[in-house]
Amino acid sequence: MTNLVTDVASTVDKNPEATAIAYDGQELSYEAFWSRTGKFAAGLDAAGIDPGDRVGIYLPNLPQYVVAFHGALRAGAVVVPMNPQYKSREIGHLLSDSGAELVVTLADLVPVVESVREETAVETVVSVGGDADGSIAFEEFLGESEPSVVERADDDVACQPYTSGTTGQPKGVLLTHRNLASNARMAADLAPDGTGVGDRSIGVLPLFHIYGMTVTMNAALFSGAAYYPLPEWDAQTALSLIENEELTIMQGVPAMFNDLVNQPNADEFDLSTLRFVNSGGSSLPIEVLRRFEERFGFPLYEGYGLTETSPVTHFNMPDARRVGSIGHTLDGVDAMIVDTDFEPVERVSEGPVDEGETDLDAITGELVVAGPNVMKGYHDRPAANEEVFTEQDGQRWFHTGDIGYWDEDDFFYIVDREKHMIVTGGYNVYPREVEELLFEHPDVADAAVVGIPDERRGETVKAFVVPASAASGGSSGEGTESDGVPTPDADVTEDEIREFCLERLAEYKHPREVAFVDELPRTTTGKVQKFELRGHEDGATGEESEEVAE
Ligand SMILES: Nc1ncnc2c1ncn2[C@@H]1O[C@H](COP(=O)(O)OP(=O)(O)OP(=O)(O)O)[C@@H](O)[C@H]1O
Repeated sequence: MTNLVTDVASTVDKNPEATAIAYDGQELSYEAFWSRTGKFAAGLDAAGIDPGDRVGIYLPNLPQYVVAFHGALRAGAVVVPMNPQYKSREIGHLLSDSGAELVVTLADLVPVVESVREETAVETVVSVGGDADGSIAFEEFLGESEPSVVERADDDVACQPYTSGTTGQPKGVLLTHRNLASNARMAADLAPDGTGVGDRSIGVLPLFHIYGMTVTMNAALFSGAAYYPLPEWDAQTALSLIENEELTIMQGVPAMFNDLVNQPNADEFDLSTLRFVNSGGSSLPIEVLRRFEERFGFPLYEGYGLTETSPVTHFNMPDARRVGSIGHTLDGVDAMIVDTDFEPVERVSEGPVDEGETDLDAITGELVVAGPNVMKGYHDRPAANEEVFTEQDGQRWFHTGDIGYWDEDDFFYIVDREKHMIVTGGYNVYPREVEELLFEHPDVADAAVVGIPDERRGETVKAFVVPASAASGGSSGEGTESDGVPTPDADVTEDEIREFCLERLAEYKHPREVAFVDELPRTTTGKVQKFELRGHEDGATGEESEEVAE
């Protein structure tokens, strides 16, 4: 049996006194955590939640999230994680699509649930952080008894996170007990000598997203480490927490590492206890990695995955890392780069290739993966399921929608998401290549590239740039260097950025348009909301757009 609940139960048996969750100066031992999950499961039972029923968790990263998540699994229910930034329209879709009968949320968010309740199957609302009309307070909801773990088959659904819907309505991803358990185990193995008792892991990644859920929370609880949730990302809070609590593990998204690099006082914190730091969720610009490692003096590893793969499929292991690559496939996972006929694309001898000098169409294809962490399918979406799976030689291959290549040393490289590709005047441009270059400019702190409509070329490449002077909160005129940290040039112009790219890229790839912005619109999981940037072009806002923000 491959089951996260029984795995965590055995960790509890082995380390009852170790800290499971630490938050706001309070610690919950494994024994106390487990007891609370039992009480939450008893509360579900009393509320009429049966195995297989959906339970929504609409909370920021808090200890109650962790208890509700594992308590629901213990009761055999299916967790539907929901972004606490979502408003009525988005929550209404998730609740009605999933059929959730119970929701755990912040007292402040109860009115959001109430506003859509009629169109959903929600019968019970449990509130955290105060009382709210129409809800039961979390502590009151907890039952007295501690039911044993409800048996579930490996292939039963355990969790139903939603995609962020960058290409339409968010889809529910059916992750089984096997999916959750196998990826928590794989993720726990990534750190040198594995994650274990004594490790302290910072929970800056949102728990409603699979990356924070599996790689931080579940990997920690699977292995006896302590999990330190933070309800929202703030670089200064994270730096203080790492120093004060002597944290050992950090998982983040590239935007967080970029943010840390741009903190003027980052060197004042002692981060020497961190032994394993890794990035995932979106591509890590090589320049951000370089700046991070130079500034902090320890390696930043990169992994890759999707919600549909629970998530990790590839990782640059500490003993086998190649910068610019997403690494090797994890043990037990299979991956290929295939062409449109599902034939494997020939590998390059050694990556990464110089994308400017290479005919990318000749070496790239779609990344497909198979293994115990690949989802059962999308909830109620037969057409989407048809599209994303290919059965071949007894394997069920999942199409990631990412364009990449592989090399003879088994390293994989992501060029970009297929749907982000810009077609300009008949040429294909992968935004990531242009973004990587923009990060090399000393006065660029953050950058994103999109295609905007153009009558003549179909699309034109446009760059949105956060100047370094804006990110560091000050300007200094001429770019200079002080204490090893470059001081940004506040007078950098759009023309200079355009010229910089034109000198280094084929003419058709360079951004014909450059716009300076104070910050990029990002999802809570750090992805740039490219539809928002494209929306700026025709005056539409993200809300008016067809697409739903994460
Ligand atoms: N290391 C990485 N390098 C490049 N891209 C990455 C990396 N890690 C994740 N990604 C990107 O993130 C995608 C998975 O993101 P996720 O599962 O969070 O979906 P989403 O973007 O939130 O939602 P949707 O599928 O609706 O767009 C991958 O397909 C890939 O494009």
